[in-house]
Amino acid sequence: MTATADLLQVPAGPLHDARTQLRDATDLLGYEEGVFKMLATPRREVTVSIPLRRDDGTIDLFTGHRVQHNFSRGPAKGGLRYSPDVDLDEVRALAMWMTWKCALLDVPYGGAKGGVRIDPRNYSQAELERVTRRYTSEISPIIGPERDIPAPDIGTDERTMAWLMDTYSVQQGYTVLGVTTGKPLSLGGSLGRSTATSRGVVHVALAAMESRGITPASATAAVQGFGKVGRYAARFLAEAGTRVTAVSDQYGAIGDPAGLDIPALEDHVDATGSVVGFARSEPMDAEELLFLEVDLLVPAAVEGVLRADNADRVRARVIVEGANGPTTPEADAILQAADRLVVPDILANAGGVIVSYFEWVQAKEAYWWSVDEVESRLAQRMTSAWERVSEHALKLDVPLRTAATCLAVERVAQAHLQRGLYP
Ligand SMILES: NC(=O)C1=CN([C@@H]2O[C@H](COP(=O)(O)OP(=O)(O)OC[C@H]3O[C@@H](n4cnc5c(N)ncnc54)[C@H](OP(=O)(O)O)[C@@H]3O)[C@@H](O)[C@H]2O)C=CC1
Ligand SMILES: O=C(O)CCC(=O)C(=O)O
Repeated sequence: MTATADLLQVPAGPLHDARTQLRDATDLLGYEEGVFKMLATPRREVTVSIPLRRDDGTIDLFTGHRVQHNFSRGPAKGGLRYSPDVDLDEVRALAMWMTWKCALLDVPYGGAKGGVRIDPRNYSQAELERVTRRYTSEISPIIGPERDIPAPDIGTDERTMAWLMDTYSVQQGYTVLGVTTGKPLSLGGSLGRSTATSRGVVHVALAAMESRGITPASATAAVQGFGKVGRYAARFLAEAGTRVTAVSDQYGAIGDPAGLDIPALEDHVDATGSVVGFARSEPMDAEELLFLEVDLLVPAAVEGVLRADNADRVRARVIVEGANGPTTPEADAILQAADRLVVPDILANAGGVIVSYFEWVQAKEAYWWSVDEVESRLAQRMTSAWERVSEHALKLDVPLRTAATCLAVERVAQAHLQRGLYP
């Protein structure tokens, strides 16, 4: 029998953080021990070996995972990550957060996540295609439009999803658009998906700033990460009139107290592959970006960047989690004591899975929505989720993360109860 203590005694890292957050929620909800154990443990995990014949003829071997945390409310759903830092515990945590995100936003899915331990920057497109096809073949018995639907995450993109969809479809003998989301528009992708996570981040960032009396036009912001989430978050914040004074990527950080010219910066990144070296900016220390005196901080890169050892240095009044798991529970407590408002990942970055859901629905209907339709439904869902979570936080007198996790966990537990999976 699994002991609760064992589930909480995993090494420091995302899984420890996710289980600690779950434990806080199940305690507050007054759930019995068994409910915590059930929800702390993934329903299914697959680990695969992926051999790759490199372009130079040598052979490399990678490890990949797909973790399906929960199916109680529908098929599992969640991104696929290519990163040298991928490990099974990280994927387990990310899968659990997907379950809460889908439940909180009431999209009819459980949670999953996948990962391959590879640095995609070191491989050609042809090599990445072979890795994706082999990984897809290996996990194909457990994915599908009614089972588990991958989408892009760190290091993957719409091209990866096209290869995944094609590999799965070839095995089935017909085109299965609904097996993934975040696909290219020409292959059943949805208008608005590529920018959806960032749009959602900015919807809640503006609402959160308003709740603290900060207007977008008077605000300053720093964004960590300039990939699929950070880049468009910076763009939409700038379009809302906010001065984005610093951004970063894996290569470093840049800043300009007067506000970076985001369209020009995007051109620079397209041309060079990094924010570093942008002419109209000063280089800065990448970690220092987290501690700038700004109104809004958007961590949009990786987990665990705000921790016990640095959270007391954060000066941003509002932190909106574009990334999954950027704040550890210890950092949460420090930020709460310092009256920083933290909008949790499962709310803040849910725009991506919302529009993934719209993409899946469109594939089922074989009927495509306009970008206005997609974006107005996205805005409506994000705004009402923000209102529900902030009201619940006020009612319970708890931080937004606790309120959001309680709402989500309650929904998932209810689904289990109603299905009769536990008495
Ligand atoms: N894509 C989506 O729809 C969603 C993504 N998320 C989450 O958002 C986060 C970012 O994902 P996404 O934008 O898709 O991924 P991308 O791979 O597109 O971008 C990641 C960005 O983070 C940068 N980065 C990576 N490591 C570091 C680091 N240690 N310090 C600073 N920057 C770093 C990368 O730098 P470089 O450009 O140099 O590689 C890149 O700019 C992840 O936590 C992901 O799980 C959440 C919901 C949906
Ligand atoms: O779009 C999706 O299905 C999942 C996106 C994702 O991985 C996430 O929200 O963390």
